[in-house]
Amino acid sequence: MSTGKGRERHIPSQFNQGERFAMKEALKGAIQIPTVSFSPDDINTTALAEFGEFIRTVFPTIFKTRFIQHEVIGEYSHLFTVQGSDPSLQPYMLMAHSDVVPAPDEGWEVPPFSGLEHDGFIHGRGTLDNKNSLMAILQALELLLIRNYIPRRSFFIALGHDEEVSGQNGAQKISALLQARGVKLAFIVDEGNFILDGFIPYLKKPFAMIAVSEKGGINLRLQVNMTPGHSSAPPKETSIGILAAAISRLEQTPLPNMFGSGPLKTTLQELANEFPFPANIVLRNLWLFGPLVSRLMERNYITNALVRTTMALTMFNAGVKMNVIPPMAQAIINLRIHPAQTVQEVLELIKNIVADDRVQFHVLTAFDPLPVSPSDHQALGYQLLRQTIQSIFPEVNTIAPGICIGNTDSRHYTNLTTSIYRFNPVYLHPQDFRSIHGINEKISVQAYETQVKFIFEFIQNADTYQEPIPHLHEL
Ligand SMILES: CCCCCCCC/C=C\CCCCCCCC(=O)N[C@@H](CCCCN)C(=O)O
Ligand SMILES: [Zn+2]
Ligand SMILES: [Zn+2]
Repeated sequence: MSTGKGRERHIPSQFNQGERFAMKEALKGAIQIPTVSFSPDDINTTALAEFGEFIRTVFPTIFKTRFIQHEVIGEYSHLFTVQGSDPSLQPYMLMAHSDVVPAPDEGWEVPPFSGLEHDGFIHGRGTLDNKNSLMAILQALELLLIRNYIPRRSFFIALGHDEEVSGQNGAQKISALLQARGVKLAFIVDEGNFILDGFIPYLKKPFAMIAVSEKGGINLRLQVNMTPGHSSAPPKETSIGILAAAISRLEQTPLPNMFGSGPLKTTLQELANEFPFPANIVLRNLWLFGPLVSRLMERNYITNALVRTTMALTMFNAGVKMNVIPPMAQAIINLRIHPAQTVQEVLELIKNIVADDRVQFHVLTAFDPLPVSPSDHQALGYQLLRQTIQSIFPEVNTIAPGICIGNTDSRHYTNLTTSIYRFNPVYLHPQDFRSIHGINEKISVQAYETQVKFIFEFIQNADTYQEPIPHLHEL
């Protein structure tokens, strides 16, 4: 890939002491605002409104720059349109979200909304998912503007406020608005994957995984209704027992291993050289060793999520009194659909496993896996991420396409682009992964500074990137 042409003035990603202090304080301030989403109808609107004021205060240059338009969408989401000087270049979009999942104090080393700095880390809910990205995007732009940066390529910054509960009032509305304006995007970069370190046995070096697809999802309610009664003379089967048995069958019967279909095979092939003998040979010859690798991947709960549709029982409700047999039992199952399957196929499989007509199924929400975005040499967004990863993380040898096992707001933008990349320029270890939606979520001050640096460079790279010239035989 060539990047030289058009690079009038590269602004180095070097920040002075005062700027570095201010950027970490800004992230702490963002963490301290409890923008928690519980459900689509239960979001913390007071905190979200405060967050809107907060970004205005912390990033004044963005808000007063004449070539940047700021709009509030769906009351609490933010859309920035940064007008580039060269209208012939197709715009792109950077994304993040301001809401976070709940974080009860229990189990945390420091209160989750304290934003405390301790041992070089900023602690709190949202430090990895996803206020780090939101603040880093705005921080990088603010610092570029202070250095009199004028972009050539236009770009949008879309900051959703309800990603954790569907994105229906944030991302979906922004997407509809941009579509109505006739916008088409060259690519999108959202949260999702990371520079992964320590997830695969024998793989000693970290590698960057850019998610080119994400799993689909179903929230499914299972319900059993039976005649209620006195607990002193119970029937042979109760609503709770029938539902529990159905759930147990589901837990004992994993959905099929889909290894071999989807981007994972490419991920592993690209990683092959990073493994010692004989794993390198195994991964280079998946046509032969595929079944072995797929079985190994099932053994770990994280890599298992890459090879199949997963089911998680997340809610179970029945009964109101100790001596009353309840009329109804309900459970919610959260399914994440492998890119090689569809909602319909998965529902069929689930019904066949339960195999009990007394169990009713109610699909609460469902969507298919996301299409696979290009990762070839012509794929602008992918190549820009590659280029920026290589310059900011020179120690990372392998950059591979992969899938995102979580869902992101970017899924609401398939109407605007076919090139959606989910990547956070941050190192992630298995314990960090467990902290996302878990306890003790934190980011090191250095990792956050590097994230700002990454975006600072990425925005400039997007201006100067030269489309690869097709080889003669392709013309
Ligand atoms: C061979 C490679 C091994 C790779 C190991 C994979 C490690 C996984 C790394 C990171 C995954 C983190 C996912 C972060 C994105 C999470 C975003 C999120 O929380 N989204 C919510 C949306 C909820 C929408 C309402 N239904 C979610 O997915 O629940
Ligand atoms: Zn997130
Ligand atoms: Zn999340």
